[in-house]
Amino acid sequence: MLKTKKVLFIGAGSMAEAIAAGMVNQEKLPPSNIVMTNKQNDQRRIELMKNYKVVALPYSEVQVQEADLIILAMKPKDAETALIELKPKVKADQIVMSVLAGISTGFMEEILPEGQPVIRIMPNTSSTIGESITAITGGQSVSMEHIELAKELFSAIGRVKVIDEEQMDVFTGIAGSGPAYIYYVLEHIEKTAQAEGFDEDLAREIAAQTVFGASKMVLDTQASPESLRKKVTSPNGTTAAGLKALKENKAGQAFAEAILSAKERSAAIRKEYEKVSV
Ligand SMILES: NC(=O)C1=CN([C@@H]2O[C@H](COP(=O)(O)OP(=O)(O)OC[C@H]3O[C@@H](n4cnc5c(N)ncnc54)[C@H](OP(=O)(O)O)[C@@H]3O)[C@@H](O)[C@H]2O)C=CC1
Ligand SMILES: O=C(O)[C@@H]1CCC=N1
Repeated sequence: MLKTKKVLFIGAGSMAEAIAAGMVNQEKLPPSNIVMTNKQNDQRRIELMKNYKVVALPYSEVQVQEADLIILAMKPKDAETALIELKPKVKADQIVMSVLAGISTGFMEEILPEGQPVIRIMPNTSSTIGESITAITGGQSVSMEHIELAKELFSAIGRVKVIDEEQMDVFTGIAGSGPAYIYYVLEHIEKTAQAEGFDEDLAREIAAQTVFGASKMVLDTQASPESLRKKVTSPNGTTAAGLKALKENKAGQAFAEAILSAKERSAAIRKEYEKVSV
């Protein structure tokens, strides 16, 4: 069913690229069924066409009505303008999806024609390699079929969970922004390994495989991180010494604060940009 759908990305930045790349790389959708448009950056469209063989057009040349699914992927500050631009072009049966942090289904519904099916989505950039964890939540006019279609589409780029809209801000703090926290951890492991004499490539591989292996253990064995941690930690051994330093430096609390700060920012973005000014 998915293979015949036409997807239009409005916004062609990092996130749109990660999703489109995932769909193309995982062969879930022929590249010719993916149309990408942006505001002004011609070079960017050329790059996307070259790298993924998708169709990338200036907005003025896009036949919006030909798309089955429209994915909004601009910055939240541009949401209002983009929705106002889209309103006269959209057909009643087109599903309008948004990956914008903070922006609610209610705001989209307020601007788009009455009864338009809208879905809010929060993927992450691991979409590129089919390893996102993506949350979806539907608006007022969304049917089970619409949700199933969104699930099918986004399962092309990783795992998909349907959640309540109230959970979207914290989900964004955990999984939307989460890859950046892990990259930050990797940067620090890598830096330390280099300082201790490993060359850059080896330092990177050691750090990334360690994080990857630990994550895969949790997913594959379904054991709790706590129980797996205990198995690594010998009494009075090296790990106990390492964990003591993490606790003394409040590393656990730092992660909790990162998630909650991102959650708060998601809610603040909504306040800041959900103002219909025209
Ligand atoms: N990056 C991430 O990890 C994640 C991002 N998101 C969300 O994805 C969205 C996009 O983020 P990201 O890809 O990083 O942003 P980028 O800045 O990389 O890309 C934004 C894109 O939107 C285009 N654009 C802006 N206004 C319009 C408009 N009115 N009509 C058409 N296109 C428009 C820009 O075009 P031009 O360049 O020509 O100006 C650009 O292609 C954000 O809302 C973010 O919250 C969600 C999950 C993860
Ligand atoms: O930083 C941001 O606002 C976006 C949303 C989630 C990841 N990147």
